[in-house]
Amino acid sequence: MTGPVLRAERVTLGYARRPVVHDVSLEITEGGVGLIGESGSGKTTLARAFLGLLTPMSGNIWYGDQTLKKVDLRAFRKDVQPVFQAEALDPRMRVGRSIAEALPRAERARVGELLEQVGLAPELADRRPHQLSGGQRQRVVIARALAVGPRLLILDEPTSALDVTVQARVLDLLASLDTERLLITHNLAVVERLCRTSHVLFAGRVVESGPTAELLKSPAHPYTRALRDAVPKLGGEPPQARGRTEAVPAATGCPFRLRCPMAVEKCEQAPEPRDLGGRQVACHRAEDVLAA
Ligand SMILES: Nc1ncnc2c1ncn2[C@@H]1O[C@H](COP(=O)(O)OP(=O)(O)OP(=O)(O)O)[C@@H](O)[C@H]1O
Repeated sequence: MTGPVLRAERVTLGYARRPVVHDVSLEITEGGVGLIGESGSGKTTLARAFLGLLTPMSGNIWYGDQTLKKVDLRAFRKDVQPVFQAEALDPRMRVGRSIAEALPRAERARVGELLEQVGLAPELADRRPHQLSGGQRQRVVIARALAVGPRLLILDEPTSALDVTVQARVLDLLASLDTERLLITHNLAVVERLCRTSHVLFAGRVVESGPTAELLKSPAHPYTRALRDAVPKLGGEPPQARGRTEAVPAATGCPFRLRCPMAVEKCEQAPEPRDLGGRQVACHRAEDVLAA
Protein backbone atom coordinates (compact mmCIF):
# COMPACT_ATOMS: atom_id res chain seq x y z
CA MET A 1 0.00 0.00 0.00
CA THR A 2 1.34 3.44 -0.87
CA GLY A 3 0.11 6.81 0.38
CA PRO A 4 -1.57 7.42 3.72
CA VAL A 5 -2.85 4.37 5.62
CA LEU A 6 -6.07 6.18 6.48
CA ARG A 7 -7.79 9.23 5.07
CA ALA A 8 -11.06 10.94 5.96
CA GLU A 9 -12.86 12.56 3.05
CA ARG A 10 -15.57 15.08 3.95
CA VAL A 11 -16.67 12.97 6.90
CA THR A 12 -19.67 13.88 9.04
CA LEU A 13 -20.19 11.76 12.16
CA GLY A 14 -22.85 11.68 14.81
CA TYR A 15 -24.90 9.77 17.29
CA ALA A 16 -28.62 9.07 16.87
CA ARG A 17 -28.53 11.13 13.66
CA ARG A 18 -27.23 14.20 15.47
CA PRO A 19 -23.97 15.28 13.82
CA VAL A 20 -21.08 16.12 16.15
CA VAL A 21 -18.21 16.09 13.62
CA HIS A 22 -18.81 18.08 10.45
CA ASP A 23 -17.31 17.65 7.01
CA VAL A 24 -13.78 16.73 8.11
CA SER A 25 -11.09 15.83 5.57
CA LEU A 26 -7.65 14.79 6.77
CA GLU A 27 -5.07 12.13 6.09
CA ILE A 28 -2.69 10.32 8.38
CA THR A 29 0.70 11.18 6.98
CA GLU A 30 4.19 10.25 8.10
CA GLY A 31 5.75 11.84 11.14
CA GLY A 32 2.61 11.60 13.29
CA VAL A 33 -0.69 13.44 13.09
CA GLY A 34 -2.27 15.17 16.07
CA LEU A 35 -5.92 15.96 16.72
CA ILE A 36 -6.13 18.76 19.25
CA GLY A 37 -9.19 20.25 20.86
CA GLU A 38 -11.01 20.77 24.10
CA SER A 39 -13.31 18.21 25.69
CA GLY A 40 -16.33 17.48 23.50
CA SER A 41 -14.75 18.80 20.28
CA GLY A 42 -15.15 15.41 18.57
CA LYS A 43 -11.64 13.93 18.76
CA THR A 44 -12.65 10.51 20.08
CA THR A 45 -15.60 10.36 17.70
CA LEU A 46 -13.23 10.87 14.78
CA ALA A 47 -10.81 8.27 16.17
CA ARG A 48 -13.66 5.77 16.48
CA ALA A 49 -14.51 6.34 12.82
CA PHE A 50 -10.86 5.79 11.84
CA LEU A 51 -10.96 2.49 13.74
CA GLY A 52 -14.07 1.43 11.84
CA LEU A 53 -16.21 1.54 14.99
CA LEU A 54 -18.50 4.33 13.79
CA THR A 55 -19.92 4.64 10.27
CA PRO A 56 -19.93 8.14 8.76
CA MET A 57 -23.32 9.81 8.23
CA SER A 58 -21.75 11.14 5.04
CA GLY A 59 -18.31 11.07 3.44
CA ASN A 60 -15.83 8.21 3.55
CA ILE A 61 -12.89 6.86 5.49
CA TRP A 62 -10.34 5.44 3.05
CA TYR A 63 -7.94 2.64 3.95
CA GLY A 64 -5.51 2.69 1.03
CA ASP A 65 -7.75 2.59 -2.02
CA GLN A 66 -10.78 1.06 -0.29
CA THR A 67 -13.42 2.61 1.92
CA LEU A 68 -13.82 1.10 5.38
CA LYS A 69 -17.26 -0.16 4.37
CA LYS A 70 -15.65 -2.56 1.89
CA VAL A 71 -12.44 -3.43 3.61
CA ASP A 72 -11.08 -6.84 4.66
CA LEU A 73 -11.47 -6.31 8.41
CA ARG A 74 -8.85 -8.90 9.38
CA ALA A 75 -6.10 -7.11 7.48
CA PHE A 76 -7.40 -3.76 8.71
CA ARG A 77 -7.34 -4.76 12.39
CA LYS A 78 -3.77 -5.97 12.00
CA ASP A 79 -2.66 -2.72 10.38
CA VAL A 80 -4.48 -0.21 12.58
CA GLN A 81 -4.35 -0.66 16.35
CA PRO A 82 -5.86 1.48 19.10
CA VAL A 83 -3.88 2.37 22.20
CA PHE A 84 -6.52 2.78 24.84
CA GLN A 85 -6.32 3.98 28.43
CA ALA A 86 -4.46 1.55 30.73
CA GLU A 87 -7.57 1.29 32.92
CA ALA A 88 -9.14 -0.83 30.17
CA LEU A 89 -6.77 -3.77 30.90
CA ASP A 90 -8.62 -6.73 32.41
CA PRO A 91 -7.79 -6.40 36.15
CA ARG A 92 -7.97 -10.16 36.74
CA MET A 93 -5.66 -11.16 33.92
CA ARG A 94 -1.89 -11.39 34.20
CA VAL A 95 -0.47 -8.81 31.83
CA GLY A 96 1.56 -11.44 29.94
CA ARG A 97 -1.67 -13.18 29.07
CA SER A 98 -3.28 -9.90 27.97
CA ILE A 99 -0.44 -9.46 25.50
CA ALA A 100 -0.40 -13.14 24.46
CA GLU A 101 -4.07 -12.98 23.54
CA ALA A 102 -3.26 -10.34 20.92
CA LEU A 103 -0.58 -12.60 19.35
CA PRO A 104 -1.16 -15.39 16.84
CA ARG A 105 -1.04 -18.78 18.66
CA ALA A 106 2.34 -19.75 17.18
CA GLU A 107 3.95 -16.53 18.41
CA ARG A 108 2.85 -16.50 22.04
CA ALA A 109 6.42 -16.94 23.21
CA ARG A 110 7.09 -13.37 22.02
CA VAL A 111 5.49 -11.82 25.14
CA GLY A 112 8.88 -11.29 26.83
CA GLU A 113 10.32 -9.74 23.68
CA LEU A 114 7.38 -7.32 23.43
CA LEU A 115 7.72 -6.34 27.08
CA GLU A 116 11.41 -5.63 26.49
CA GLN A 117 10.55 -3.57 23.40
CA VAL A 118 8.50 -1.22 25.58
CA GLY A 119 11.19 -1.09 28.27
CA LEU A 120 9.71 -3.56 30.76
CA ALA A 121 11.36 -6.61 32.35
CA PRO A 122 9.91 -9.87 30.94
CA GLU A 123 9.33 -11.07 34.53
CA LEU A 124 6.53 -8.52 34.86
CA ALA A 125 4.40 -10.76 32.61
CA ASP A 126 3.22 -12.63 35.73
CA ARG A 127 1.81 -9.53 37.41
CA ARG A 128 -1.74 -8.30 37.32
CA PRO A 129 -2.40 -4.66 36.29
CA HIS A 130 -2.82 -3.40 39.88
CA GLN A 131 0.67 -4.73 40.69
CA LEU A 132 2.20 -2.31 38.15
CA SER A 133 2.65 1.46 38.17
CA GLY A 134 0.55 3.66 35.86
CA GLY A 135 3.48 4.12 33.47
CA GLN A 136 4.17 0.37 33.40
CA ARG A 137 0.49 -0.34 32.71
CA GLN A 138 0.53 2.10 29.81
CA ARG A 139 3.61 0.33 28.41
CA VAL A 140 1.73 -2.98 28.61
CA VAL A 141 -1.10 -1.42 26.59
CA ILE A 142 1.43 -0.27 23.98
CA ALA A 143 3.09 -3.73 23.90
CA ARG A 144 -0.30 -5.28 23.33
CA ALA A 145 -1.03 -2.92 20.42
CA LEU A 146 2.40 -3.67 18.91
CA ALA A 147 1.88 -7.45 19.14
CA VAL A 148 0.26 -7.73 15.71
CA GLY A 149 2.87 -5.53 13.98
CA PRO A 150 0.59 -2.61 13.07
CA ARG A 151 1.42 0.14 10.56
CA LEU A 152 -0.56 2.72 12.47
CA LEU A 153 -1.36 3.33 16.14
CA ILE A 154 -4.41 5.40 17.10
CA LEU A 155 -3.62 6.83 20.51
CA ASP A 156 -6.33 8.50 22.58
CA GLU A 157 -4.78 10.54 25.42
CA PRO A 158 -2.06 7.89 25.90
CA THR A 159 -0.29 9.70 28.72
CA SER A 160 -2.93 11.91 30.33
CA ALA A 161 -3.27 9.69 33.41
CA LEU A 162 0.48 9.73 34.11
CA ASP A 163 2.55 12.14 36.12
CA VAL A 164 4.91 14.41 34.21
CA THR A 165 8.16 12.43 34.45
CA VAL A 166 6.50 9.09 33.66
CA GLN A 167 4.64 10.83 30.84
CA ALA A 168 7.94 12.00 29.34
CA ARG A 169 9.33 8.46 29.35
CA VAL A 170 6.22 6.99 27.68
CA LEU A 171 6.42 9.78 25.07
CA ASP A 172 10.07 8.86 24.44
CA LEU A 173 8.99 5.28 23.90
CA LEU A 174 6.24 6.28 21.47
CA ALA A 175 8.63 8.58 19.59
CA SER A 176 11.11 5.71 19.19
CA LEU A 177 8.61 3.38 17.47
CA ASP A 178 8.61 3.31 13.69
CA THR A 179 4.83 2.90 13.41
CA GLU A 180 2.78 5.80 12.10
CA ARG A 181 0.47 7.46 14.60
CA LEU A 182 -2.70 9.44 15.02
CA LEU A 183 -2.69 11.04 18.41
CA ILE A 184 -5.66 12.55 20.17
CA THR A 185 -5.03 14.93 22.98
CA HIS A 186 -5.77 18.27 24.53
CA ASN A 187 -2.13 18.45 25.59
CA LEU A 188 -0.13 20.59 23.17
CA ALA A 189 3.22 19.45 24.58
CA VAL A 190 2.32 15.90 23.56
CA VAL A 191 1.57 16.76 19.92
CA GLU A 192 4.65 18.92 19.77
CA ARG A 193 6.73 15.89 20.72
CA LEU A 194 5.02 13.25 18.58
CA CYS A 195 3.25 14.83 15.61
CA ARG A 196 4.72 16.60 12.63
CA THR A 197 1.23 17.68 11.50
CA SER A 198 -1.75 18.72 13.60
CA HIS A 199 -5.41 19.49 13.14
CA VAL A 200 -7.25 21.68 15.62
CA LEU A 201 -10.90 20.77 16.19
CA PHE A 202 -13.48 23.14 17.58
CA ALA A 203 -17.08 21.98 17.97
CA GLY A 204 -16.55 19.14 15.49
CA ARG A 205 -14.91 21.28 12.80
CA VAL A 206 -11.29 21.49 11.80
CA VAL A 207 -10.46 25.16 12.28
CA GLU A 208 -6.73 24.99 11.59
CA SER A 209 -4.33 22.38 10.15
CA GLY A 210 -0.65 22.44 9.38
CA PRO A 211 2.85 21.68 10.66
CA THR A 212 2.60 21.39 14.46
CA ALA A 213 5.64 23.55 15.14
CA GLU A 214 4.19 26.42 13.08
CA LEU A 215 0.71 26.12 14.57
CA LEU A 216 2.10 26.43 18.06
CA LYS A 217 4.65 29.12 17.25
CA SER A 218 2.30 31.38 15.32
CA PRO A 219 -1.32 30.22 15.40
CA ALA A 220 -3.49 31.62 12.60
CA HIS A 221 -6.84 30.80 14.23
CA PRO A 222 -7.91 32.57 17.45
CA TYR A 223 -8.95 29.20 18.92
CA THR A 224 -5.51 27.66 18.33
CA ARG A 225 -4.03 30.74 19.95
CA ALA A 226 -6.38 30.45 22.94
CA LEU A 227 -5.43 26.77 23.36
CA ARG A 228 -1.74 27.60 23.21
CA ASP A 229 -2.04 30.52 25.62
CA ALA A 230 -4.05 28.45 28.08
CA VAL A 231 -1.09 26.14 28.72
CA PRO A 232 -0.06 26.97 32.28
CA LYS A 233 3.61 27.84 32.54
CA LEU A 234 5.43 26.87 35.71
CA GLY A 235 6.19 30.00 37.66
CA GLY A 236 4.64 32.17 34.95
CA GLU A 237 1.62 34.44 34.85
CA PRO A 238 -1.75 32.70 34.78
CA PRO A 239 -3.24 32.57 31.26
CA GLN A 240 -5.19 35.67 30.24
CA ALA A 241 -8.90 35.21 29.72
CA ARG A 242 -9.57 36.39 26.20
CA GLY A 243 -13.07 37.06 24.94
CA ARG A 244 -16.18 35.44 26.31
CA THR A 245 -16.21 31.88 27.58
CA GLU A 246 -19.49 30.35 26.37
CA ALA A 247 -19.02 26.60 26.05
CA VAL A 248 -21.68 26.40 23.36
CA PRO A 249 -20.59 27.03 19.78
CA ALA A 250 -22.49 29.53 17.64
CA ALA A 251 -25.18 27.75 15.65
CA THR A 252 -24.57 29.87 12.57
CA GLY A 253 -21.53 31.54 11.07
CA CYS A 254 -18.13 30.83 12.59
CA PRO A 255 -18.72 28.38 15.47
CA PHE A 256 -16.03 30.09 17.56
CA ARG A 257 -17.36 33.64 17.17
CA LEU A 258 -19.09 33.85 20.60
CA ARG A 259 -15.79 33.16 22.32
CA CYS A 260 -13.57 34.95 19.87
CA PRO A 261 -11.90 38.19 20.98
CA MET A 262 -11.46 39.17 17.32
CA ALA A 263 -15.00 38.47 16.06
CA VAL A 264 -16.47 41.04 13.67
CA GLU A 265 -19.72 41.23 11.75
CA LYS A 266 -18.30 39.16 8.89
CA CYS A 267 -17.94 36.19 11.28
CA GLU A 268 -21.72 35.73 11.10
CA GLN A 269 -20.89 34.07 7.76
CA ALA A 270 -19.20 30.67 8.18
CA PRO A 271 -15.57 30.91 7.02
CA GLU A 272 -14.37 28.39 4.43
CA PRO A 273 -10.98 26.80 5.15
CA ARG A 274 -8.29 28.47 3.03
CA ASP A 275 -4.63 27.92 2.39
CA LEU A 276 -2.29 30.32 4.14
CA GLY A 277 1.33 29.54 3.41
CA GLY A 278 1.03 25.77 3.71
CA ARG A 279 -1.61 25.60 6.39
CA GLN A 280 -5.39 25.51 6.24
CA VAL A 281 -7.30 28.00 8.35
CA ALA A 282 -11.04 28.56 8.68
CA CYS A 283 -11.03 32.16 9.90
CA HIS A 284 -11.89 35.44 8.18
CA ARG A 285 -9.26 37.21 10.25
CA ALA A 286 -6.39 34.73 10.01
CA GLU A 287 -3.96 37.35 8.63
CA ASP A 288 -4.75 39.63 11.59
CA VAL A 289 -4.25 36.79 14.04
CA LEU A 290 -0.86 36.02 12.48
CA ALA A 291 0.11 39.67 12.59
CA ALA A 292 -0.98 40.13 16.22
N1 LIG B 1 -22.12 7.58 22.50
C1 LIG B 1 -22.51 8.85 22.36
N2 LIG B 1 -23.82 9.17 22.21
C2 LIG B 1 -24.22 10.45 22.04
N3 LIG B 1 -23.39 11.51 22.00
C3 LIG B 1 -22.05 11.26 22.15
C4 LIG B 1 -21.56 9.93 22.34
N4 LIG B 1 -20.21 10.00 22.44
C5 LIG B 1 -19.88 11.31 22.33
N5 LIG B 1 -20.99 12.06 22.16
C6 LIG B 1 -21.05 13.53 21.98
O1 LIG B 1 -20.26 13.85 20.83
C7 LIG B 1 -19.51 15.05 21.04
C8 LIG B 1 -18.04 14.78 20.80
O2 LIG B 1 -17.58 13.87 21.80
P1 LIG B 1 -16.12 13.22 21.77
O3 LIG B 1 -16.05 12.19 22.84
O4 LIG B 1 -15.80 12.82 20.39
O5 LIG B 1 -15.24 14.49 22.16
P2 LIG B 1 -13.70 14.56 22.60
O6 LIG B 1 -13.14 15.73 21.87
O7 LIG B 1 -13.04 13.24 22.39
O8 LIG B 1 -13.82 14.89 24.14
P3 LIG B 1 -12.91 14.38 25.39
O9 LIG B 1 -11.58 15.09 25.23
O10 LIG B 1 -13.68 14.87 26.58
O11 LIG B 1 -12.83 12.90 25.29
C9 LIG B 1 -19.84 15.51 22.46
O12 LIG B 1 -20.84 16.49 22.36
C10 LIG B 1 -20.38 14.27 23.13
O13 LIG B 1 -21.32 14.61 24.12
